[in-house]
Amino acid sequence: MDTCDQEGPVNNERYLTWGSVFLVVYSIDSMESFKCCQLYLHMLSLHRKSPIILLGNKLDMDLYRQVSRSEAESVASCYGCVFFEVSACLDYLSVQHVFFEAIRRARKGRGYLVPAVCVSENRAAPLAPSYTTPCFKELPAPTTAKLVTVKTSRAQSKRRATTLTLLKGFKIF
Ligand SMILES: Nc1nc2c(ncn2[C@@H]2O[C@H](COP(=O)(O)OP(=O)(O)OP(=O)(O)O)[C@@H](O)[C@H]2O)c(=O)[nH]1
Repeated sequence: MDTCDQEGPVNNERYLTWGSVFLVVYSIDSMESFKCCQLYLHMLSLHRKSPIILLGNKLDMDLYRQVSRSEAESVASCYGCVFFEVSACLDYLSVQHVFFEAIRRARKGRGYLVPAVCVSENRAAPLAPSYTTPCFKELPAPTTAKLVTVKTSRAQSKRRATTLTLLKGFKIF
């Protein structure tokens, strides 16, 4: 569901029936978006017992902050949800942490074991169920991504032609 809906939280049944965890996101530089979030929090609290995460985005815009951390914390505690602030554009790891936390809470909230899915380069494979840590293979942050050197060579020519070796660097994210 989109907290930017002009009409607020309407016609959300389709989300409420299948959502296992809800991330309610506002911009810390927009009181309007925060107020709108509270409508969603209220609606979620009435309809579902699924975990809710209140998320203040655009932490990099702290200079233009309109929603204080303490105000958001107090709203979060009213609705019994966890609260984080992140910058989606500057801090990849904090966003990743929020998603991992969402998965952890969704899996705990179900009250029964859900097989974890391992995302790897090869293929998804079921793992032993675990309550605590989601078994997602963590993607490297762009800054720590491996630099893979791919060697393109025409050196195999049987004609013993002049060897041409091209070296290309690729960043794998
Ligand atoms: N400064 C800053 N800008 C951000 C950040 N995250 C998103 N934006 C910007 O905010 C604007 C809205 O981002 P969207 O991803 O479209 O957010 P949305 O909630 O889907 O917005 P709608 O499409 O209007 O529903 C874009 O211009 C983004 O570049 C952030 O962490 N910091």
